[in-house]
Formats: sequence, structure tokens, C-alpha cells
Amino acid sequence: MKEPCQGERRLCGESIFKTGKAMTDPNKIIINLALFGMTQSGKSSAGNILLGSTDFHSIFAPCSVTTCCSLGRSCHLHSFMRRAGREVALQFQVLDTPGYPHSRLSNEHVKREVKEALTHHFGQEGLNLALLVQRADVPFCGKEVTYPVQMIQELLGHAWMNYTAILFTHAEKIEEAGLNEDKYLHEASDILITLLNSIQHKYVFHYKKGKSLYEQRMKILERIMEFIKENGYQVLTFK
Ligand SMILES: Nc1nc2c(ncn2[C@@H]2O[C@H](COP(=O)(O)OP(=O)(O)OP(=O)(O)O)[C@@H](O)[C@H]2O)c(=O)[nH]1
Repeated sequence: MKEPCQGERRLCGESIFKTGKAMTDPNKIIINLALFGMTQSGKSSAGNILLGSTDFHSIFAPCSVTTCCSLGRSCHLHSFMRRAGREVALQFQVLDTPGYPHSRLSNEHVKREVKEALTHHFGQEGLNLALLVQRADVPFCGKEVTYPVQMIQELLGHAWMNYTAILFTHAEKIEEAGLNEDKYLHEASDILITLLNSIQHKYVFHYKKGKSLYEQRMKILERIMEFIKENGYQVLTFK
């Protein structure tokens, strides 16, 4: 049976200078990200931080808020990256997705919606990184926490581990509990530790308190760019 949305790899950094739109602007790199996670895990809010905008509707609710996928684009970020002695402008494209599991939509519906959106937005250009958005103050255990990981595996295919990182939201709760990131991860559930091992410890914590929005954003973007560089700017494409 054909693997769904089976990805093929190519070097984004190379091809961006050789093919497509980017050929017209060799000083620009587009980074494509997709957010996955359970309902109310903080996906839209994380998307807004990444974009430096309020494009995605983010609100507390006792049910799922996001019902369809949407793509947001950041402004160009200068002075963030240099290549071959030249400043390269970075633009982030972020795909927000409905919570999985969802309070109103079936799992099949959400999966189909996300699959179509990945193909539509990143089918040709490719996806640099999937971010599993997980609340740090909610224990990672039980059957439901594994659903978004299963969806990532199904949609990204066998190489999913190379293209997945965890974005822990509500990280301020860790500090409030007198822990730090290392202690938190040391005490994490076996299932979370196994997942972190699979994705080569690609994770970032998001603290809503303390630092300015700009600082919060830069910290997360720098970490994300480290993961993408370590992965050789490879992307997953979708058919
Ligand atoms: N304290 C705190 N609140 C957060 C954090 N991230 C998100 N929130 C809040 O959590 C609520 C839900 O956030 P959303 O970003 O809308 O969550 P979502 O995953 O997109 O939600 P659904 O679309 O319903 O699946 C909002 O009130 C956010 O302000 C965080 O890191 N810390």
C-alpha cells in the first residue's frame, strides 16, 4: 500500500538558490513549520509567537477552538542569518491545525484536513519542521497524548523523527513548581522520554511570563533554526 503523504527529501538551502520562486531572490529563505497537538495545548498562541503576529485565533475554551487549518506568514527577518558572507532574510510560514483529538470533529476528519493542508501549502516547497505543541503542566501519559504523535507519524512518514520537535507551552508552571527544565525532563514520564529520544532531543520551552514577546519569539526561532540547520535544511514534501 502506498504510504500516505510519503515525503521525499531535498536540500532546501541548495534548491532555494536553484529552483522555483526563490531563484528570483537568492537572499531569502522560507522556513515552513506545522503545528500539531491536542486541543487547547497552545498551538495558535505558539503560531502567533513564531509569526510575531496575532493571525491565529487563540483563546481559552473548554472545547476545541480551531476547526480548520490556516497558514500564516511572518514578515522578513533580517540580521538573523548569514550565508556565503551575505545577510539572508528569513520568512516563516506556519500552519496551524485543529486540536487532535478534537471536541467536535472526528479523528478521520482532522487527519484528512491536515493532510490536505500539508499537500496544499507544503507539497512542493516542503516542510522543514513539525512542532508538537504540548502543555508542560499536563503530564504526558495516557492514550490520548499519543494521538498527535501518531498523526505526525502517519502524515510525515517514516522519517518523521528527523522533522519533529516538541514545543512545551505553559513552561512558567515549571518554574512556579520550583523545577527547572533539566529536572522537569529528568522526572518526565517514560513515554515522554522515549519520544524525546526518538526525536533526538529536539525541544524548546515557551515561557509566557517574564521576557518580552520579542525575546520569547527570538529564543524559540533561534532554537528552531538550530534544529533545521542540524537537519541540513532538508524538507519533507507531500504528494
Ligand atoms: N499561561 C499560559 N497560557 C498559554 C500558553 N500558551 C497558550 N496559552 C493560553 O491557552 C489558551 C489556549 O491557547 P490556544 O493557542 O488557543 O490553544 P490551541 O491549541 O490553538 O487551542 P484549540 O484550537 O482549541 O486546539 C489561550 O488562552 C492561551 O492564551 C502558555 O505558554 N502559558
